[in-house]
Amino acid sequence: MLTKIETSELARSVLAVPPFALTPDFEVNRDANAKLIRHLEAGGVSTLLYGGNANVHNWPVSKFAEWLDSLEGSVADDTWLIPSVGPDWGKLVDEAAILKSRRYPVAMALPMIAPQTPDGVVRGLEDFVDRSGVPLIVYIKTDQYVPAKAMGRLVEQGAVFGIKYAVPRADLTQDAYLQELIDAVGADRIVSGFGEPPALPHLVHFKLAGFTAGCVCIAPHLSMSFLHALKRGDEAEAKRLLEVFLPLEALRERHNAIRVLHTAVSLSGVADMGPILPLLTEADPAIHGEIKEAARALLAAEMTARQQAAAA
Ligand SMILES: N[C@@H](CC=O)C(=O)O
Repeated sequence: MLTKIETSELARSVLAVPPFALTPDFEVNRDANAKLIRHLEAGGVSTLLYGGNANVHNWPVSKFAEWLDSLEGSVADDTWLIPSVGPDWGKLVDEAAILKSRRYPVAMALPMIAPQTPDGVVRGLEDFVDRSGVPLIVYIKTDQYVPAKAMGRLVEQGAVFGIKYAVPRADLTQDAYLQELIDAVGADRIVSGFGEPPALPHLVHFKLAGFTAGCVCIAPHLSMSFLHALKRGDEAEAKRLLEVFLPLEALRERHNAIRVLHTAVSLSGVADMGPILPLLTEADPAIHGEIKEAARALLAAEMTARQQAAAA
């Protein structure tokens, strides 16, 4: 696991946001998580962010140390592994005490929906970093979650490393808050935060450093090719590559992104994720056929692309 990180790491790899594999009695399934990690690393992904898709919101703090250590023990030496903390202040305090004694260079603060105020969020983030010594990626899902000026100050202080930006807009190229954040901290510290489709306008229009995604867990080589096409300004190739992700993304959008991804990784055959923790439930069995078809088609495209790259 990488223990020292430069800002440029945000652009080096897609930030994969994997589901987390459990045994039927909700224990860590180390082998299945390792299998998914090997698949991602073999496809060229070197950054793994365990957050929303891993249902970290619902993971008990009493098992946070075990969770961290099982992941750290499963990644390659040059993989950047980012655990999530929060979202509420109580979890931030308890998790800061655990992270303090570990080697993770950065953690991500999950977004708090309520009860919170922007100034209260800033206070909580600063408090976490004071307690743990670990700087944060801040996950922003709502407009003005943290005022841009405060974010600039937190970056200058070294408390904030970067931003995962996932505020939905009718037109993603029109976003005054995102522009304020870029002006305050620089586009090189911000990644688009909700999958391959929004990454296209975010990287083309705002020149964000990179993006986080869930479908990358099935098709890492293709998602990395999509990132590279965006970074070199080849919008036509990026649009072509994006097409292959759209059927599974459409199911995720329609039926819940986290639940569908969890089931899709299992049904694709990449690794068996097992059950999903309460307060979530697995995707409805009635749509398993559709998920399986989309997930297997995506995996087949991935393996073909890998073979073509190896032969070239
Ligand atoms: N929610 C996005 C990116 C992760 O945060 C996805 O799952 O594609």
